[in-house]
Amino acid sequence: MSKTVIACRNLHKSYFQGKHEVPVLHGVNLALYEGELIAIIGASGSGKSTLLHLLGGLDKPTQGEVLLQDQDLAKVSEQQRGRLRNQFLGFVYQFHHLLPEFTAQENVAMPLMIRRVDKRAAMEQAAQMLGNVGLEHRLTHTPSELSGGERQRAAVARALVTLPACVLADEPTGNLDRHTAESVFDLMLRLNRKVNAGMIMVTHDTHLASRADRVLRLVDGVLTGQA
Ligand SMILES: Nc1ncnc2c1ncn2[C@@H]1O[C@H](COP(=O)(O)OP(=O)(O)OP(=O)(O)O)[C@@H](O)[C@H]1O
Repeated sequence: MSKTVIACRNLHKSYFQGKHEVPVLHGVNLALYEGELIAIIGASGSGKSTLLHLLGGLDKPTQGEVLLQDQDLAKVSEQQRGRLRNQFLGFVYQFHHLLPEFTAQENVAMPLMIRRVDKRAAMEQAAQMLGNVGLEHRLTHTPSELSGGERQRAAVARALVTLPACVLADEPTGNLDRHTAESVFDLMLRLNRKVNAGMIMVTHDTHLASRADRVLRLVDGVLTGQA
């Protein structure tokens, strides 16, 4: 039986605008298994990003729990939550969020250095991971010297360099043309298989979603089985 890397139970989230409650999630249940790729689709505003933020411990649910490697994120300190995030999670966003003043290699090495891997080893592992995403010839380029697709591949390398148990990706291909989106998706799929990371990917692209192990649709604040 595969191990669950991240799960949520009866997850509710409302935003408050003044006294006015805006409910977004109404009891979401989900379990992601090691090495599994789940695609989450749903209409704009249905709460997909909200769900990813809660799963990543970046925001708190109104009710319900998120378990990361069996630890309830609500029951640990802020510091511990940060450590769990750093240890087990990788994030990829629609916009790459690479730091502009650093090279691709330095950007990818950063999550390792935050984990106190020494600089030389971190830079070596970063170069290797950039090789895995086909950017071995772009190590010393800064983000502005990379194409959109290359930047997104560097962002994927940065998310995976720590060999996280789970990658949370919010429209990782949303900003790319069809061909580049397809190749970034292929790459994520390949790395997902290679490092056995579980992945949850929010996407508007139903064609790409159909290549995931499971496709879930967020409708009226709950996840439904099939698209
Ligand atoms: N910080 C916030 N305060 C108040 N309302 C918010 C906040 N963040 C999101 N919302 C609202 O919650 C709902 C869900 O937003 P969310 O970004 O999770 O949707 P989404 O499915 O990811 O949308 P999209 O596909 O357009 O990115 C929206 O109606 C949005 O306006």
